[in-house]
Amino acid sequence: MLKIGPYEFQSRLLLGTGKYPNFDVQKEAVEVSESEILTFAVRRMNIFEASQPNFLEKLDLTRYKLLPNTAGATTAKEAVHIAKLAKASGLCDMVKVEVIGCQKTLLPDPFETYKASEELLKEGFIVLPYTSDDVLLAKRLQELGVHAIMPGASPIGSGQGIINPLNLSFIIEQATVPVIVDAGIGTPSDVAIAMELGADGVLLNTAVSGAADPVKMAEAMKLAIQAGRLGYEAGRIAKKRYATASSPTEGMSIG
Ligand SMILES: CC(=O)[C@@H](O)[C@H](O)COP(=O)(O)O
Repeated sequence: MLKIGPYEFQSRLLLGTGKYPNFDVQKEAVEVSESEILTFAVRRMNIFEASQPNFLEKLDLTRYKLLPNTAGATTAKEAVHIAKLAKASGLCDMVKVEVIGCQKTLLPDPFETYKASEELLKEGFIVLPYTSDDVLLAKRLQELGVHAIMPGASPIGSGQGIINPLNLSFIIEQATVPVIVDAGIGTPSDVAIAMELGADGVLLNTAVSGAADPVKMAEAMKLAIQAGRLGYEAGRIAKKRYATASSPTEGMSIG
């Protein structure tokens, strides 16, 4: 079970809702994934205008916990403003803090992310900051009181998978709050690796929405989460430099 702040979830897969070929595919992929937490960019929603088109309109939003994100913000001030808009419109009290520091790499600005998280915690939000895979930043943020850490596997939308498994494992090892690996996932095996490392969950979007068959990929991601988690819980064998026979012949008379 994944626990974030006061909320509990069976699924450890968090899904983004953008960039699907159409809303029917989006709906089917979301359903097949069995995700319980959906994230979306607040700036893309017509949150105060019910008459305007809404890119979540095909989804039965009562079935999901919504995780508005502050995509588009480049300063803490903007992120806080976006989060407050989302809360005021009744969307949710959880927020994914996303403050981009570089438009080319879309890497998050650590200073502004920290400031925004601090402010939003004071405002009573359930705060999930999206960060790079910086081990010390993750530690500082959890000391600040955030409810989960969301280190990136690699740049958003790059599909490069986990670039620095060592840093991720350090973040996981020291974690006192859930670690959700976020961004850059390309394949189910990337998801399985994150989960085998001990991540509490994975958030992804492009790998599913941009797949040739998003619905099939959503299912593959769901299974990868389950397989990776099971593998983690089962405990992997130690790596050895040299071979050890799988079928020992010691004590047996062969001949
Ligand atoms: C939807 C969302 O929150 C993205 O900003 C997120 O980081 C996912 O990234 P990918 O599209 O690389 O999975």
